[in-house]
Amino acid sequence: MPDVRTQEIAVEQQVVDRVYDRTEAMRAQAEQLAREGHGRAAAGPAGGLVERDAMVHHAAGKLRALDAEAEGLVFGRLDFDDGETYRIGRLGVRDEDREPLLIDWRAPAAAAFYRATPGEPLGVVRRRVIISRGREVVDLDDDLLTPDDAGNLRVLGEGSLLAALQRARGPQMRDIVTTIQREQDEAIRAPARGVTLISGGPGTGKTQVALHRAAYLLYTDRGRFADGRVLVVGPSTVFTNYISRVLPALGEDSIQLRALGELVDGVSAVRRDPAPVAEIKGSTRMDAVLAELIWQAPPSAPDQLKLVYAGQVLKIGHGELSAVRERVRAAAAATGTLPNSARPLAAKALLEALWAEVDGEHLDRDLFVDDVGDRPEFRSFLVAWWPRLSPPDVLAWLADAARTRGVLGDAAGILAASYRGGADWSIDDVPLLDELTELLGEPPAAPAPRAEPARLRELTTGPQLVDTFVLSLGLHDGWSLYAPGLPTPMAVAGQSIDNDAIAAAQRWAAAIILREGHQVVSWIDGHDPYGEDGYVPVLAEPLPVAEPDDEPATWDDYAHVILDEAQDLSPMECRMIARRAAYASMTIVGDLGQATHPLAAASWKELLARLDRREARMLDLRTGYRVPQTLADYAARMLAPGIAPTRSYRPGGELSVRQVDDLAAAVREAARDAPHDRSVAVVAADHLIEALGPLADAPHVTLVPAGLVKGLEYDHVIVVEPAAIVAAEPRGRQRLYVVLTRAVARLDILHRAPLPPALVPEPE
Ligand SMILES: Nc1ncnc2c1ncn2[C@@H]1O[C@H](COP(=O)(O)OP(=O)(O)OP(=O)(O)O)[C@@H](O)[C@H]1O
Repeated sequence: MPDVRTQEIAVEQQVVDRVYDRTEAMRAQAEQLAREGHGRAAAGPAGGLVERDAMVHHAAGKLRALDAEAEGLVFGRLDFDDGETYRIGRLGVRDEDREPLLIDWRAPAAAAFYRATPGEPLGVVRRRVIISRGREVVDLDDDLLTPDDAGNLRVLGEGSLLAALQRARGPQMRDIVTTIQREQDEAIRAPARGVTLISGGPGTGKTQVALHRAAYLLYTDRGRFADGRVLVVGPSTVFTNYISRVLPALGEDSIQLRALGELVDGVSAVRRDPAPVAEIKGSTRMDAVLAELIWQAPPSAPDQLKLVYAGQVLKIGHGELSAVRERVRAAAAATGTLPNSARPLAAKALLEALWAEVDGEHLDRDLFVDDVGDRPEFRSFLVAWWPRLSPPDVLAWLADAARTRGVLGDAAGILAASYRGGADWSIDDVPLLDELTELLGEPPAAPAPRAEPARLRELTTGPQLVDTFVLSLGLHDGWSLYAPGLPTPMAVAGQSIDNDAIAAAQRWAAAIILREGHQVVSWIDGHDPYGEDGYVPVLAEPLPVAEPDDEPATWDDYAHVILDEAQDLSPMECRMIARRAAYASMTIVGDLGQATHPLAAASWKELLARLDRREARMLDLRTGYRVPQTLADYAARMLAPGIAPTRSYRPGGELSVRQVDDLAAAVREAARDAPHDRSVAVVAADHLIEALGPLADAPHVTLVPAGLVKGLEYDHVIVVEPAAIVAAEPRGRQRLYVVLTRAVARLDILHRAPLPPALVPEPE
C-alpha cells in the first residue's frame, strides 16, 4: 500500500502529464499553422488557436528546450477553503474546453501562492510546492495554513526554499519562481507606473526580484512592454551573462538585458577606469568639457584656405579661420543649431571672410557667393574644415590634454593619460559618447519618401473576422484573453454602457489592435469564447509589419527601465539612463552599503534627482538568502556607519582567516583543495590578479578581480589580501564589503599584510 506522500505525488504526476500533453498538442497545432503560412494574425479560433495560446506554446517549447533539468512547468498548488484547487506554473495553460489547467504564476489568482500566511491565509488552506525533475514529480512540500501553525511558519515553502538555497551554485543564476517570498512578491507585483525603488542588503534577492518583475510586467501588459520595450541594465557584461538565463527560464525572451558599457549601440565596453579617472568622467562638469570640445577645430582640419577669384589670390590663414569658427559658433548658438547641422552656417561665414579679401568694387557679392560656393575646391575645404563629427571622433580629442586644460584644469592630464588610443573605450566613456550623440546632433536627413497613407493597405482578400479580439459586453473575459490585467472601458462601464462608451471602447481597442498590425474596418455583433454577447472586430488584411526581431526597440521606445546595482550610477551615467527613460516607468534596485563608485549618490533621494525623478514607491527587502549569518556578521564589520546589517535567513557558514608568508602559494593550495562539485572563486584586488594566476592545478576555480565581483555569488570564496582591496580605491572599504558578501557557504581569508583592523578576529 503506497504511503500518502507517494499517492499524492502520483496525483500531481497525472496533472503534470496532462499539462505537458496539452502543451505538446498546442505546440504541434501552432507549428502546423505556421507551416501552413498562417502568421500570428491568422491564429483565431477559426484557425484552431487563439493568439495568446499560440504565443504561450511557442514559449513553452523554448522553456523545455532550455534544459532538461529545468524545474517543471507545474510547480505549485493552492487548495482553498471552499474546495477550489489551482495548479500554478510558469505559463498559463487551458484545456480543450478552455478551462484553466495551469495558472501563470504572474496571474492575480496566483498571488496567494506567494502571499498567504497562517495569520492571513487569503482563503488558502494548503500551499503545495511540487518539485520536479523535468517532467517527473519527485517530491512535494506542503504548508498547512491553519491558525495552529501561525507561530511555526517563518517562510513560505520552507522545505523547498532550503533545498534551493543549499543547492550548489552554478555559473549562472537560476530563477526563484517556486520560492519567492512575500516581501519579494510585493516588490515584483508593485504597479508598473512611476518609479519603484527596491533596496536591500546583499543577497536579499534584489536582482531576482528585478528579473521576475520584468517578466511580471510583460504578463500584465504585453501590448505595452513586449518587443524589447523593457530594458534591464546591469553593471557589467560578467553580471549580465551571469543573470542571462533567468528570463528565458521564465519563458520571456523579449526583454533587453544590457550592461552599462553596452548602452550605446556599436560600443561594447568592459573595463572600468581607475577611481580618479572615473571620478572625472562621471561628473557633470564633463558636460561643459564636451560642449566646448565639439566647437573646437578638429585636429585634421586644414589651417589655410586659398583660392583664386577674378585673378586675385584670396587667402585665409590660421588666425582668421579660428575667428570664423567662433562666428559660426555664435550663429549656431543664436539659432540653436548643433555642430553636425552647422555646415551651411560655416559655408556662409567662410564665404563672407573670403569676400572681405576681394579687392574691386565692380564685383558682385551674390555672384561671388554663387560661384565660389559651388566650386569643388571650396566644397572639399568646407568638408575637411567642418567635418561631420562622430562621438568617438570627439572623445578621442580628450586624450589631448592641451585641448581640455582650459575647462578641466589639472584633471586634463589625468584624463589624457587614461586613453589608450583606438576605440578601447571604458565603461566610464560610454555616457560621454552618449552625451556627444546628443550634443553633436544629426545632420538634417534627406526628406523621407512619403509614407503610404497610414501604411494601411487596401483590402485585397476581403475582410476577415478575427474573434480573438472580442469586446465582450457581459464579462470582460473575451477581452482579457488578449490583454490580461487591462481594465477595459467596457468592463469599467459595466452593463450600463451607452453608445458613447461603446464607441470609446471600440476606438481604444482599434488602437491596440492596430499595434498588432491589423486595421479594424468595422464591428459586428458576436460572441466571446464563453458565449457572452460581444462586439467582434472585422479586420483588414494584416499590415506588412516588421517582425520584432528585425526592428528592436530604439531607446526612446522603452516603456519600463530596470536598473540593477543602481547605487553605483555616476551623474553622467544617470543622464544617459534618464535620456532612455524619458517616457518610461522605472524600477531601481540597489544597496547603498555596496556603493563603490567614487561619485555614488549619498542617498536614494540624490540618485532619484540625478535620474530626473522626484518620487518613488520605496520597498525594502530585509532578509538575506545568500550569506549565512556567521559570514554576514563578519562582513558587516566593514559596513559604513549608519547602514543596518542584513538579517540572514540561514544560520552558520564556515569562516577561516589565515595569515601566510607566501600568498601565491597559499592561494594555489587553497584553490587545489577546494571542492570540485561547488562553485569556487578566488577574489583579489584587481592589480594582484595577474600575480596569482593562472591556477593551473585548479581549473574548477575562477579568479575574479574584486572590481568585477559585484552581483555574483559562489559557494566558496577565497579572499586574498583584504587590506589591498581596501587600499586600492577611495571606496575600498565598501568594495571589501561587497567581496565578503559573495559566499553562500564558506569564506576563507588569506593575508600576508595586516588585516584591516575591523576584520582582526576577536580573541577567543
Ligand atoms: N525567495 C528565494 N528563493 C530562493 N532563493 C532565493 C530567494 N531569494 C533570493 N534567493 C537567492 O539568494 C541569492 C541572492 O539573490 P540576489 O543575487 O538576487 O540578491 P541581491 O540582493 O541582488 O544581492 P547583491 O546585492 O549582493 O547583488 C541568489 O542565489 C538567489 O537565487
